[in-house]
Amino acid sequence: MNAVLSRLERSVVGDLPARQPAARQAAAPVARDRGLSVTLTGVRKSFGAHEVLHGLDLHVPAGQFLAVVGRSGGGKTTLMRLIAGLDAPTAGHLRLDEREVTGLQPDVRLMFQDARLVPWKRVIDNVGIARGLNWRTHAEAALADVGLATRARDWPAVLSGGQRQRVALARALVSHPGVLLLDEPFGALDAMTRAEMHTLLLRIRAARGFTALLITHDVAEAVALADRVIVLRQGGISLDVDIPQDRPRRHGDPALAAIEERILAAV
Ligand SMILES: Nc1ncnc2c1ncn2[C@@H]1O[C@H](COP(=O)(O)OP(=O)(O)OP(=O)(O)O)[C@@H](O)[C@H]1O
Repeated sequence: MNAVLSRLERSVVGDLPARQPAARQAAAPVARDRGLSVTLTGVRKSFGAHEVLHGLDLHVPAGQFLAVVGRSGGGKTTLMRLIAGLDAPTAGHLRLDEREVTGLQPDVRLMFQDARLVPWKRVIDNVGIARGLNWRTHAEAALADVGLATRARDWPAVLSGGQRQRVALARALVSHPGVLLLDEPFGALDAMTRAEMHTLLLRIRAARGFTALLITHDVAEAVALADRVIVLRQGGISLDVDIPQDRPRRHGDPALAAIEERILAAV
């Protein structure tokens, strides 16, 4: 199956954990994933003469929820692509735990603003698109996690935008990734659906324990969800701020509003 998937598709859908040897499958936790740390040391990325990232140093501890904000063109997606191994840095080092990132990373999954579902595959087949032994069990569990257990046999066309994003989230989670990269995943949703997706993501992350990196233009979203926010500006990190408040966070909390102000000043 993987032979007919493009490189990008494989980075999105990956291999199911069932492709591991049987002994590792039996030992692998079903509900909780092992978050991986992400470490960048002096990472530079150029496209021709245009240097987009000017030597980034960043350590994201295992299990942390990091939000990345910044102006359009600031290099946020470029950073995600490097972490996923879709692109290589021009200089510097990128590690997942102690392992150098060279090429596509099976432990890293991506979710985008558009769900990128295959229209001629039913929901369950979109979630388990990479197949592998036992794929259906993993896909059904991921669908249950996102609240769509009863929609497994539906076609993508009959789903709402929010439901499609839930399927995309299930597809990203089905292989139990150590790192989930979220590139503006809620940007096209209405406010209510967006709020529901926030709650869902926080609940699933608390249960599973993966490391999450969220790109967003919405500073309020970053502050509502993340443990920490960085601002990417002109190829460097202009602000790196922890958000220690408990969740759920109250909109209008003065401490959060003050952090939002600092972020907006640094963008
Ligand atoms: N494959 C590429 N070839 C040439 N230039 C590129 C390539 N990918 C990105 N760039 C350039 O790198 C810069 C950063 O792009 P990137 O997509 O990382 O920004 P971003 O912060 O994610 O922007 P946005 O918020 O609009 O999505 C831009 O100037 C973009 O044109």
